[in-house]
Amino acid sequence: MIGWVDASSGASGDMLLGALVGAGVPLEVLSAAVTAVAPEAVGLRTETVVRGALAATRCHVDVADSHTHRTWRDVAALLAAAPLADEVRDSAHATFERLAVAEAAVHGTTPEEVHFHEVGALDAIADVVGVCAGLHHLGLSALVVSPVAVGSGRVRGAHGDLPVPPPAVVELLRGAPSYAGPAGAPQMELCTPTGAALLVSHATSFGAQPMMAVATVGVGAGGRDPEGHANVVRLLVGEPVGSVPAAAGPGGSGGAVVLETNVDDLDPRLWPDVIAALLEAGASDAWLTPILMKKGRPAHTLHVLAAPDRVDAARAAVFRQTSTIGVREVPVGKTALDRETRTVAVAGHQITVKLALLDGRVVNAQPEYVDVAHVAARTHRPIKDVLAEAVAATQELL
Ligand SMILES: O=C([S-])c1cc(C(=O)S)c[n+]([C@@H]2O[C@H](COP(=O)(O)O)[C@@H](O)[C@H]2O)c1
Ligand code: NI
Repeated sequence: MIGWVDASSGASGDMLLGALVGAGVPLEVLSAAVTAVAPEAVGLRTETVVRGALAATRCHVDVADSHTHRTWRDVAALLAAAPLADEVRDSAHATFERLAVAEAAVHGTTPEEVHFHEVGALDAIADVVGVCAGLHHLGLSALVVSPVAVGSGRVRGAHGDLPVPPPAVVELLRGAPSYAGPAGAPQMELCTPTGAALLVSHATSFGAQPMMAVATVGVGAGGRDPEGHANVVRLLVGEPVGSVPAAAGPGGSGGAVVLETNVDDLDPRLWPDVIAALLEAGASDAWLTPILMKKGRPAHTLHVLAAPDRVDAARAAVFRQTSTIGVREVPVGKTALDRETRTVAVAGHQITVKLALLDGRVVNAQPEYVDVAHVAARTHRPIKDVLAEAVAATQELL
């Protein structure tokens, strides 16, 4: 399945949450991920509202702490400690990393020193983690995002009075198509930094709706309801028809890139952390091959697989984390099976199951290990028993 985000009225975190629920993601999938991260109670609830002439889903994030400023390091620590599926943790981390890099660029500091203002508060963290969990649940093989409407005028926040688009949004949308918004749109902020970070973190390309057979539509409502303007973001989910545009986002063409370098003078104890740092920098995969170099010297070839829009970050991580002074890069074709996710119930608890499909037929079904371990802990049963039960329940999906 693929997705298309209609951002012709911008996007914010809670709007995207509403669109995901409207597109069929169970609210408990979002709530479970948010609860796993939040150090205190966070409630997600939805209601159907009308924006302009459109029925839409408004998602409320109810949390006591909505003004604590956190640093990027604080947020990274919350994500690292949370019992989350790796893909959800990684995409939430990458989203906040983009926010930290943008915020640092705008304010002339470093990502490590960045103090998140609104986006560091728990409700914003819930937005990011919930959206990442919802998109992971959909298991889309591609997400095309329309040109992003950013709005106009001024906005007041923790930074005081800011022009619209806010500086962080301008920074985050570098390389992505954006514009003030449709003719007649009210003077307001349409895309927030959290919305922009989530869009660019997950877009595989930007453009008009691709040829697709739409199966579900989610319409996420913004908090404001200006006269004569439907303040919504739409998420269309369906089967692709023909070819989906290659990744034309900030990172360029489709496919992937393999970066390689031979290293013979790095303390071997460092390699596990090098691999971890590359994955954290957004690489799709990283691995080592032992080799013998000139003079019979033992060494390793470091291989890094990266999507086009992650190559810069992966390359920088290779240079920062190893002793190499040169990296070769090979564009490669990459074929990935369509992915979908479902949930199965074991002992009354939801377990996400990742499905891989070839020509529309399920060829692989894998229960999410983090969920299995979570249910085993909650029910005081061996993980292997819960896993066996989840696999058995999955058979009914095939
Ligand atoms: O919280 C941060 S880092 C922040 C940075 C900026 C800059 O442009 S710099 C602007 N804002 C404003 O805060 C609110 C809420 O943003 P969310 O992303 O949390 O929805 C919004 O008006 C932003 O323009 C926040
Ligand atoms: Ni700022």
